[in-house]
Amino acid sequence: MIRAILTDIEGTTSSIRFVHEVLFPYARAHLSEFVMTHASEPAVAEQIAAVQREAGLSDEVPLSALIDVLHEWIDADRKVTSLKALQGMVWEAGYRAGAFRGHVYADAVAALRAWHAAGIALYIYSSGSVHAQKLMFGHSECGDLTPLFSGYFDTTSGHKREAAAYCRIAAAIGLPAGQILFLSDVVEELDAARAAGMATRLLRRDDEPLQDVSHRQVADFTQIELDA
Ligand SMILES: CSCCC(=O)C(=O)COP(=O)(O)O
Ligand SMILES: [Mg+2]
Repeated sequence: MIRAILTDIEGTTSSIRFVHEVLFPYARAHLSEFVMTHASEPAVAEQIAAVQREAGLSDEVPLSALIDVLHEWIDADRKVTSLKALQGMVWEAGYRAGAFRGHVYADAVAALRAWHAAGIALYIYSSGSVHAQKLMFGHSECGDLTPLFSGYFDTTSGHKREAAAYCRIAAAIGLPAGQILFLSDVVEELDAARAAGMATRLLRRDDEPLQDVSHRQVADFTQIELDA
């Protein structure tokens, strides 16, 4: 019996285009000024130090070189925890200024509301930082959706393609993995969740063809049946 749903964001609750054509370009355009302006603040300094470690940069290297690295990581869609944390801080200003609102598919909003009303606990697991996740659902095109969620997980719980991350998340949720359904558009993520014991559904949005995989496949959230 499914008692909790854990969902990916990009390509699952929300469009890949929104992430790649709105969020990532905004972060790329504003990251340099943000880092230069806030580098001495503890939360930013902590992430700068993490970038230096991850990139193997000496702390003598100027911030401009570190920003070049961050731009390379954005362009390569690297899911590095420190980059994701900094992106979230930059997006906060964008959401607050009304530069954009979080995209969530209408079918996802309706299903999430129905599951929440039915007592199913809802959780997010994304490479985007927990802060970025809360911003996206808090400033969504459908208003503040954060009351629907019982918790959020990011790469500080582990990489999305590693089974250990899903074991940690199940322990944090406090349910056996078999009672948790994980939703994603990425087969490797579903493989990892299944290896940890979770139930899975593969989202194939935008008329993506059926894939030759053993995960059950749905075109959107209306096709997700929890009892079947
Ligand atoms: C919190 S919205 C930003 C999503 C993001 O930064 C990202 O890299 C998407 O990763 P996902 O794990 O949701 O595919
Ligand atoms: Mg995804």
